[in-house]
Amino acid sequence: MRSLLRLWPYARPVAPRLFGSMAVAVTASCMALLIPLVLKWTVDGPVAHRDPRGVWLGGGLVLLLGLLEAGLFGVRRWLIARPMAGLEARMRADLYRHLQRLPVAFHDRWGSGQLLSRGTNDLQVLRMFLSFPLVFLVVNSSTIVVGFAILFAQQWTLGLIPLVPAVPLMVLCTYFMGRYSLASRRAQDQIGDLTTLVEESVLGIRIIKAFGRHRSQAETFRRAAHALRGTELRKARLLADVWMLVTAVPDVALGVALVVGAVQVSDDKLSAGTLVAFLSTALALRWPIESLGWLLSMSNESATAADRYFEVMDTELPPDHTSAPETGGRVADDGIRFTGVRFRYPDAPDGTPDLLTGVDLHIPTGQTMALVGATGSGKTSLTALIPRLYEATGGRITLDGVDAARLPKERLRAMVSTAFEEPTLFSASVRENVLMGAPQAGEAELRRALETAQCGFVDELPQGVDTQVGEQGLSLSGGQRQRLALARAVVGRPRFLVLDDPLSALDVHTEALVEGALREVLATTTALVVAHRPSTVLLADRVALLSGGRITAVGTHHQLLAECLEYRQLMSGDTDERSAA
Ligand SMILES: Nc1ncnc2c1ncn2[C@@H]1O[C@H](COP(=O)(O)OP(=O)(O)OP(=O)(O)O)[C@@H](O)[C@H]1O
Repeated sequence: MRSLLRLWPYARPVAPRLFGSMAVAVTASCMALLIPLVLKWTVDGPVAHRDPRGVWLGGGLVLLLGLLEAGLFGVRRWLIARPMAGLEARMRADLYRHLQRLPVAFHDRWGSGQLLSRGTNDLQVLRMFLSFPLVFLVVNSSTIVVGFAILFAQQWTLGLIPLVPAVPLMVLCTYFMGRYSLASRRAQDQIGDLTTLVEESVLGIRIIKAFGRHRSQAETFRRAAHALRGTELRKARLLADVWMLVTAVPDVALGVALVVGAVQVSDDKLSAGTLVAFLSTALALRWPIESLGWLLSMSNESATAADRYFEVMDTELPPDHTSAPETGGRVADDGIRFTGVRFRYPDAPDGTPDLLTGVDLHIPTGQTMALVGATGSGKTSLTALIPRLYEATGGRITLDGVDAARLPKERLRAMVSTAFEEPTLFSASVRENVLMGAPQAGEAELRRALETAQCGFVDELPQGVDTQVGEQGLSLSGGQRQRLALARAVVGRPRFLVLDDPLSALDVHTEALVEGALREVLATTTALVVAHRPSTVLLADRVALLSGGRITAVGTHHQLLAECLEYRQLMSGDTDERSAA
């Protein structure tokens, strides 16, 4: 109940229609309960007195009530369908917005399939719940109360017979529903895991094929699907038990009532019409009672879906200092400054030492610093701290004297532009992909960025810069993707530029061309460039060596080559080490 009540803020705007549809459905259901009363009148009146006109009238009334019931149920559906689709869309939009704002550390922790299934399957279950089980739980409960009132009004002793088993039935149902709820949570989590598996194998299809892993991958999928099947079967068994109870017990009670009623009619203690009315009311109550088990199981699944939805929505966003004062004051043109910066990944196992243990580094304005270090030394992690994709666990990073931790993220990310080693393109045109780096930039800036990144190949694409690329577009080579990602990073002429080995996928010739053009961009910005090759290092004014979580040496390439053994080894053994890694 608590989980489902959390849906109220979403349901509130559509409450008039929701409650309206409930009222209409309750009225429709009560129409059905009037039919036995018309039958009683017909049997005890026109049938007993052999009055054909009265029988026709009774029949006509029953038909009219039936038509009214059907019409009202149609109105209910009309009332509820559109607002519920809107509600689902609103919840999905909220989830998407929240996922976009959650930190990278959250996405590292959660399987993408889990998030996908929450945004699709679970939300569908919730929409269904609000438009169907919720309404019918109310409708059926009201019908049962009104129905029992009618039964008691007919003959209270007979009315007691179906009421007696209700209490044990409720206790048993509660017991089964508790167990069903656990199974239902497990099934929904397993659907999430299965979605992750499918997603990964679609994205990694080349690797799976290249390594001939399709059989083992299929086996992993089969095992996960089998586990889900087991849970679904368990759910079905539990449901069958509940179903059996709610069907069998009222039927037995109805049988007993029939025998007792028939004896009373033969003893002239009860009119035949009353017995007919009693039995047909009891029969009309069969569906509302029987469907309770099913409605409760759907409500249970919906509660689980709500729990899973709010599990993501409740994950708090890290504070953003939109209104915090910018302490430290702006020292014009101080560049990027790391002071005692420490960092460990939030999901790093306990006991592992910090990845960065006190980084001190200053990149003066307009200079380019290359960052060099052994593989796994934390270069990428260090660069991710500047746009605050991860939060440093200690120390300070300042940009022109302003503490990055106290800058609103939106401002920070407008100042800092990044290109990652793994270039990601979205299913959009080349233009849209590049202008992501500066949405307000015009055609001239777009062209200049494409030129800097040596993206001449764009003009040979079928629709030039308007060609769709990314997952659902044209496939580009690794080097082409990397160059577009570089264009995206430089298009807005950012004050600070962070490049994580941006030229790793280029051939020597293209690399030289990009470097030539990049030098112009780098001359006007303050940049940190992760470098593995001497050619990339030569783009920079100076080089910093990251080792053991600290910067152990800073100098020009030639200085470090002459003075630092580790640097010399890294630069000369570069190729071997990287291929070994
Ligand atoms: N999201 C993460 N969660 C936990 N640990 C991580 C995460 N990403 C990276 N690491 C760990 O942090 C360490 C440093 O990784 P990082 O990618 O910063 O190294 P790098 O110096 O850039 O390496 P390379 O030169 O191979 O690109 C590695 O040991 C890695 O396993």
